[in-house]
Amino acid sequence: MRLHGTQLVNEQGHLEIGGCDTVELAKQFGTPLYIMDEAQIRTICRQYHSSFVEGLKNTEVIYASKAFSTLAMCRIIDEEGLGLDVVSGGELYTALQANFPVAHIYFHGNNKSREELAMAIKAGVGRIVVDNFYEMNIINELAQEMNLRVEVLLRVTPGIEAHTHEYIQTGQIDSKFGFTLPDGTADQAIDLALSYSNLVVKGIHAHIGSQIFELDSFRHEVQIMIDYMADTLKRTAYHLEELNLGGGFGIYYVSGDEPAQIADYAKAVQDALENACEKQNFPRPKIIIEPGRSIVGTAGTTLYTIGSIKEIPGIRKYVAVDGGMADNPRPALYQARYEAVLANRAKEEATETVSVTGKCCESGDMLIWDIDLPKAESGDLIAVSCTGAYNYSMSSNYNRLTRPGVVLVESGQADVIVKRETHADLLRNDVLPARLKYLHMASR
Ligand SMILES: Cc1ncc(COP(=O)(O)O)c(C=O)c1O
Ligand SMILES: N[C@@H](CCCC[NH3+])C(=O)O
Repeated sequence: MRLHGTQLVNEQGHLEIGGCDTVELAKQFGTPLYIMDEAQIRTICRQYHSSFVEGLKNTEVIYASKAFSTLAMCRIIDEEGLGLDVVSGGELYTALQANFPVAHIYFHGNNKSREELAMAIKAGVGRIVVDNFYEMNIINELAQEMNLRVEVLLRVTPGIEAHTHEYIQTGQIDSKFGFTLPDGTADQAIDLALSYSNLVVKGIHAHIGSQIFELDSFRHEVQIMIDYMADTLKRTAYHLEELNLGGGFGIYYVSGDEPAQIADYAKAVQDALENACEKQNFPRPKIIIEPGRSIVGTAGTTLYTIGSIKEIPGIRKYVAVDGGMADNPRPALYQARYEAVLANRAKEEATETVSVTGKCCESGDMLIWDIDLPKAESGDLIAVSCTGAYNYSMSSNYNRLTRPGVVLVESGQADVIVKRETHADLLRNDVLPARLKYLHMASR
């Protein structure tokens, strides 16, 4: 397994993260456990800040909190001087409860409810990214009722097929998101938004997909978007000042993944921007980018305990852990791949090929197919790396599994930032109607 951030193998042969021995973390907090490496999150935030915010000027980096949203994470992002992208009332509520500066919150989503929009407008979020005509009307109505002018970006679908898994492509024409650009729908959206006196159209947004390695996809996006901004100026005489390019920058998960450097990503955006603006004689807009995965992905490790082991001679050895698709649905959803190490025997050589499975009642509940490990025993700890993004945030209670806790590790200190769920938590919202209470008990 490649080590990331502050991960190292200590003298006892244990995996250590943020100066904390994972064997001790397992004893103290139990497994499964999400471990977040604070220094690694801050390092990446600072790379984004120096490459984009300081490097490019008039540029804002907003963290896409769908990747991992908790109060502590919102505080770290604020401390690092980045903005925040939220996509639901829940993510917005988390940000507000964390006292995140509201002017730096962007509100996204393809089906925001009236209640969510009202909450965002009342809170005074920096921008609402309008996805469709339905919500554009609602925003205008709410803004009229509140006697406000709301600053918005319009999300467009530029018609770019980014090189990534088809389930996480979002820029192609056949997408549920945004106003289609090539067929003229985006023009209609701009015209309508400009006719609404309670909306202020600041610019446009696109997000072409996630886990993208090829910088050309972003260059292409910049060129299409600037062409469109210039065309809009000619067509309507209205100047769109802001261009939000979305997120999507890919990270390392397994050998063969070769993400670019963040500095090269910034340079690609800048070069493409200069070319496109010069060609169109269009002034450089404010640039916003929205990385999610690349900020938290490599900072997360999930620690599990191995339980049952099943060998089918000549076919496969299944090593089962105390979590699975409920805490990490990505392998089942996207055939996502991960690396892992035996956290309590991390110095030992691999001697066999096994498949790591979860404890859910699904054959598809696989975390890793065919990984080389030292001969694993029940009770060993296994650490799966690069689980910081879209793991905790996509976890479920399937099979009534309790969600793992999350600890934030830094310089030898481990702080719980999300408590492990208990069985009582599972019943927190269950209600037993009176007519079902203890019925038939006597007769059984
Ligand atoms: C609108 C928008 N912005 C930003 C992101 C963050 O993407 P990523 O985590 O790939 O950087 C997403 C999710 O893919 C998104 O849908
Ligand atoms: N959730 C996805 C990425 C989609 C992000 C949201 N647009 C993943 O785990 O890879």
